[in-house]
Amino acid sequence: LFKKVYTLIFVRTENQILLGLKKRGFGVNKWNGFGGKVEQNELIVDGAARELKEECCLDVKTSDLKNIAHLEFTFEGEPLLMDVRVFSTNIFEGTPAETEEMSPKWFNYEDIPFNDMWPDDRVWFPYMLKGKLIYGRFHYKGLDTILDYKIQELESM
Ligand SMILES: CN1CCN(c2cc(NC3CC3)nc(N)n2)CC1
Repeated sequence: LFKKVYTLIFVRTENQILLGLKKRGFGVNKWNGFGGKVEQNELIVDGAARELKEECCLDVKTSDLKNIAHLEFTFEGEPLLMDVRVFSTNIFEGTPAETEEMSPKWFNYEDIPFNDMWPDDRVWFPYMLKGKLIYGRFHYKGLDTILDYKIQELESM
């Protein structure tokens, strides 16, 4: 398998979480956090902050990003391992704005649109929303079916 590292950022307030509707590319028409590929010459946290700015115009300091999950995705019959580093922050500047990539929207925690998100989100979001640190791996068949998964709470990342 060949591993590719991606970022995923969630911006949270006491009552809401910021999600973006992906307008093109991988995961199009799904709500998700903000993120993308990590460039060769950048640290993962720098890549995360860069993608957040590019995708919804929000500014965060990398020192305010908390790494809260490490998710790995494999796909039946395919050599790719998606290594997704998930970050969260409640400190940010700016107002989320629509870009070519994403339409941002604040969601109350009880209204998260799981039917229009990746299937794995139903599994690991509850841990994130409870402030847990997790490692999770999900083995997919295609992009809609989880064949099996493992999730574990961590004391530290
Ligand atoms: C740049 N992006 C960040 C988010 N990411 C994923 C993937 C995912 N499941 C995998 C079956 C696809 N689930 C969530 N929530 N995010 C993929 C890469």
